[in-house]
Amino acid sequence: MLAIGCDHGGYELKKEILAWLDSKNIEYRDFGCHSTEAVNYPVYAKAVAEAVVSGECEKGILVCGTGIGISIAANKVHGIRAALCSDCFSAEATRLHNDANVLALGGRVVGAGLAIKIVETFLNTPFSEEQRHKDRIAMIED
Ligand SMILES: O=C[C@H](O)[C@H](O)[C@H](O)COP(=O)(O)O
Repeated sequence: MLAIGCDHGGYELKKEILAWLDSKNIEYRDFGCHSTEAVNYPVYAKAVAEAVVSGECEKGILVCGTGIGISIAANKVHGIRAALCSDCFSAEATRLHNDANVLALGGRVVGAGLAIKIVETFLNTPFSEEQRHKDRIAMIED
């Protein structure tokens, strides 16, 4: 189960991602928002981050205008490793190296075609399990 959330700046891109998730029969819980009416991204970052750290959801996807604010907010929740990605190389690397559990995207930055490739890469890339990366993640947690 994926957790997904956005603010008004990410709403249109989130809709495209939800349609793609539906087409792939990937289960998700949508934590809002549900329109382009202006809202505050920390609310949605917190909801998605808490769903991930509680174990209710395995991973999260967050979208705001740039992906920056919503990733900053999500990373305040202990246990969250949110990665803002605008390319597939970073999406793959952050799974392999950082075991990122939340992907952040900028709805005003990347188009839907690229964003969906980034989501696909993020979801399909396992953590490398290499000890040096485990050690560094443990340092983050400390
Ligand atoms: O980092 C923050 C996000 O990009 C927000 O989506 C953005 O700040 C919203 O801007 P505005 O309120 O001008 O639509």
